[in-house]
Amino acid sequence: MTDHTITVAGTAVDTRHWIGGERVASAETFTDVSPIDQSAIGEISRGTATEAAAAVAAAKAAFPGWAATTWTERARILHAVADGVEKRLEDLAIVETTDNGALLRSHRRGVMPRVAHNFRFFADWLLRLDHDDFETRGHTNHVSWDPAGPCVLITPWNAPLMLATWKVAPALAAGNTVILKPAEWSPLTASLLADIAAEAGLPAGVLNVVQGYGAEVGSALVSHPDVRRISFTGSVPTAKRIAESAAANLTPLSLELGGKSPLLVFADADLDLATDLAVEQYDNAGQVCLAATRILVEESVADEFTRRFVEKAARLDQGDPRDEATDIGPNIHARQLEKIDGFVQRAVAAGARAVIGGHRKDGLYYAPTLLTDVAQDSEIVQEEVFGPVLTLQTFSDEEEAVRLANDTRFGLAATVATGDRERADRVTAQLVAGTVWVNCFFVRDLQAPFGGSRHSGVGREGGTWSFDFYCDLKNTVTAPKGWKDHG
Ligand SMILES: NC(=O)C1=CN([C@@H]2O[C@H](COP(=O)(O)OP(=O)(O)OC[C@H]3O[C@@H](n4cnc5c(N)ncnc54)[C@H](O)[C@@H]3O)[C@@H](O)[C@H]2O)C=CC1
Ligand SMILES: O=C(O)/C=C/C=C(\O)C(=O)O
Repeated sequence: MTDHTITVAGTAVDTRHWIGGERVASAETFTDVSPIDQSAIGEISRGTATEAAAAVAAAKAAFPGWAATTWTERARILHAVADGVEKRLEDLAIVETTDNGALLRSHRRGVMPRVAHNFRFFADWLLRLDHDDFETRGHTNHVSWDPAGPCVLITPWNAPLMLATWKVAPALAAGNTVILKPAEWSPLTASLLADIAAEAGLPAGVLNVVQGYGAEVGSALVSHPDVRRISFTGSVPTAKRIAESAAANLTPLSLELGGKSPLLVFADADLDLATDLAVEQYDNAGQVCLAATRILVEESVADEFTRRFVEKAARLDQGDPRDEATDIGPNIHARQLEKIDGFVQRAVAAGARAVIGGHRKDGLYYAPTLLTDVAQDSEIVQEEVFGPVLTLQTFSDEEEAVRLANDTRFGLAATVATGDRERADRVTAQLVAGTVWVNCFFVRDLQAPFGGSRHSGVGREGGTWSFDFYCDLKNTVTAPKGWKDHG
C-alpha cells in the first residue's frame, strides 16, 4: 500500500491518474464521499491543465502504434479486457456501490456484466464492419474506417463504469487512443479499469484516465487542439460549454444528455404491466437519464392506475444499497438531494399534490414521490429532476397524449403501454425520442442507435453508428488504368 492507494470494501484502488502507462499524482486532491453514509472514502488526485496536456500528449504518442494494430489484434485485447472485468466483477460491483450508492445487486447482475459486454460487443462489431468495395464506371471505391486520433470521453456519476466503457470500448476498437475523465462524484472504477486494461495487454498511453473537476481538468481536455473526438454524457449546461470549446477546434462531438421522458398509458393497456413499468422508473433512485418520469394516463383508467401504482410503490424497500432486499438507495450527493427537494417543494407550492413521498428521509435518501395536479408548462413537468420523482397527468385521447408527450425540450426516450398494435404504431411514429419502448423498458441492444433528439443530445452511438463517430471514414477511388503493368 502507498499513500496513493485506498482500500474500498477490501479492494485496493489507486487514487492517481493513469497517464502513458504510469500512475501520476497531482499536488492537489479532492475528497471522494460515499453516498451511503456520507463518509469520506479517500483523497483523489485533482487534475489540472497540466495533467490534461500530459494525458493528451501520451494519447497522441501512443496513437500511431495502436492505429496500426490489426483489427483481430485489437479485438483480442478488448476481449481480454472483458475477461478482466468479469474476473474482477465483485470488486468492481462493491467499489461502484460504495462510490455512487447504486444497488449492489444491480451492479453484480446487470451493470458489470454489461461493462464486459460493452468490450465484447464492440470487439466483435469491429470485425463485422462493412468494407465491401463497389464500382463506379469501372473505378473501384474502397471505404476504410480509419482511426481518428486521441478521443476525450467525459462521463457522469449515475452509471459510471457502464457509461464510460460504452464509449471507451468503441473508441479503442476503432483504433483510437482515449483520455477518460470520470465524474468527480464517482472516480473509483475508472481507476480499476486502467489496471484491468494494462493487465489485459493494452499498450501504454492507449487508455489514459484523468481525475478531477469538470471545470478544471475537464474543460482543459475538451479545449485541447490535439483531441480528435469528444464524447460526453451528462447535463445540458455542461454540454453547451463543451460544445463551445469543441467549436474553437472544430472537434467532432457526440452528446448524450438529459431527458424528461414520458410513459404513455392507454386504457387498453395491461395495467399490471403498465404500473410495473411506472414503478421501475424509481430505479437507481431516479438517477437515470432514460427514466420515464412523466406518466401520462388515459383519464378513464387514471384512478385504477394510481391505486395499483401506489400499492406497488409502497412495497419498495429503501435503504442501504449493499443489502440484497433494497430497491432504492441514496441519491449521489447532498447537492443533488437539495436540488431534488427544491424541485418538489416548488412544485407543491405551485399546487402539485404529493400522492406519495414529497420529502427527504435520513441521510441522502429521498422518499419515492408521485406528484399530480401539475401544469404542463410547470418546472416539474419541463425540467429533469434526476431523483425519485415522477409526475402523473391524464389525457383524453391519442392526439392529446402525443401532444403532451412531445411538449418538452427533450427527446431522449419514450415508453408506450397499450394493448393495441395499430395504436402503438401510430403513436410511436409521432413521438420525438431517440428510443421508444412499447410495453417494456430499458431493453438495450448495443447494435441499436442510441442518443437523443432536441436537447437530449447530438448524434447517435451504438453498433455501426459508434464507428461512424469514432472513425475518419475514407473513400479511395481507384481507376482501372494507369498501372505500369498494363498501361
Ligand atoms: N444524461 C445523463 O446520463 C446524466 C444527466 N445528468 C444531469 O446533469 C445534472 C447535473 O449533474 P452533474 O454531475 O453536475 O453533471 P455534469 O454535466 O456537470 O457532469 C458530467 C461530467 O461532465 C464533467 N464536466 C463538468 N463541467 C465540465 C466542463 N466545463 N468541461 C468538461 N467536462 C465537464 C463532470 O466532471 C462530469 O465528469 C443532473 O442533475 C442531471 O440532470 C447528470 C449525469 C448523467
Ligand atoms: O444503456 C445505455 O447505453 C445507457 C444507459 C443510460 C443510463 O443507464 C443512465 O443514464 O442512467
